[in-house]
Amino acid sequence: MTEPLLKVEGLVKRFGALVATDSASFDVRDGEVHALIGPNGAGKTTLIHQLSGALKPDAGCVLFAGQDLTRADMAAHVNAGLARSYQITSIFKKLSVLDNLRLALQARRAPSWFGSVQRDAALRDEAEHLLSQVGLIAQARATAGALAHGEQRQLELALALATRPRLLLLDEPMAGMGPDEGRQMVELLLTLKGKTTLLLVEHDMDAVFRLADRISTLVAGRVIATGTPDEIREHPEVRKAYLGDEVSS
Ligand SMILES: Nc1ncnc2c1ncn2[C@@H]1O[C@H](COP(=O)(O)OP(=O)(O)OP(=O)(O)O)[C@@H](O)[C@H]1O
Repeated sequence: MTEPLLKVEGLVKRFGALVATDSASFDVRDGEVHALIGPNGAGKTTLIHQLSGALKPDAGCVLFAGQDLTRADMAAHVNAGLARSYQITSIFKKLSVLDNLRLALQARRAPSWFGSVQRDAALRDEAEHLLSQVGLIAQARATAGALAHGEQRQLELALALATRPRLLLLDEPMAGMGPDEGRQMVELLLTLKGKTTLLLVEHDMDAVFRLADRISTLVAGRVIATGTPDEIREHPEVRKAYLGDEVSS
C-alpha cells in the first residue's frame, strides 16, 4: 500500500497534569475525507492545533508527504501544503469578499508582488474562481463583515483553499450554523471531495457519515479506532464511548 499523506505517531500533549493528547496515532490517505470524532474534551482541537503547527507536541511525530513537521511552525506547515481553515477572526471584515481573497492569494506569492495586486487580472480571476467554488461569487463585492455566519465560514474555506493545500484541516465547519447552512456546507465539502484531502473535526454525525471515507475516534486523547463509516458505526468501543445508538440505523 502507498504511504499515507499524513502519518501521526504517538503524539502526546500535556497541559500541566492533564494529558490532552495521549499517544495518539492515525493516518490520512491522499485524496480521502477523514473525520475525527469523539466526546467533548477528548482532545480533537488540541490534536488539530498540533497538526497545524499552532502547538508543539511533547512527544511523538507528525509526518506529512515525507516531511517531518513535528516541530515546524505554522508557516512551514502551510508551505508544505498542510493548511487549516480558521475561525472567523482571520477574515478582514472591513474589506470586500474579493479583496480578502486577493490578499490571501498575494500572501502566497513572492514579496515582489506586493503593490501590484489590485491591477493583476490573473489574481482576480483566481480569486473569482475560488469564490465560485465555495458559492460566494454573487457576494464578491460585499463587505466581508456583512456576510451571514454561514457565508463567512464559506469565505474562510476559500481563504484556506487559496494556499492550495494538499491537506485541509477543518475544525467544526458546521459550528453555529442552522440546518440549511449546515446542509449547504456539507454540499460544498462534497464538491471538494477528490480534489483536496480533508481532515475534519465535527460533532454533526449526519454530516460526518455523509462526508467521510474513514473516521478516527478519539477518546481521552487516544485514537481508539480508525475505520470506514460502517466499521465505526458497528465498533463496540466507539458505540460505548461516543456514538451510543445515535447512528444505529
Ligand atoms: N490551552 C489549554 N490549557 C489547558 N487545558 C487545555 C488547553 N486546551 C485544551 N485543554 C484541555 O484539554 C482537553 C482537550 O480539549 P480539546 O478542546 O482539545 O477537546 P475537544 O475534543 O476539541 O473538545 P470539544 O469537542 O468540546 O471541542 C480538555 O480537558 C481541555 O480542557
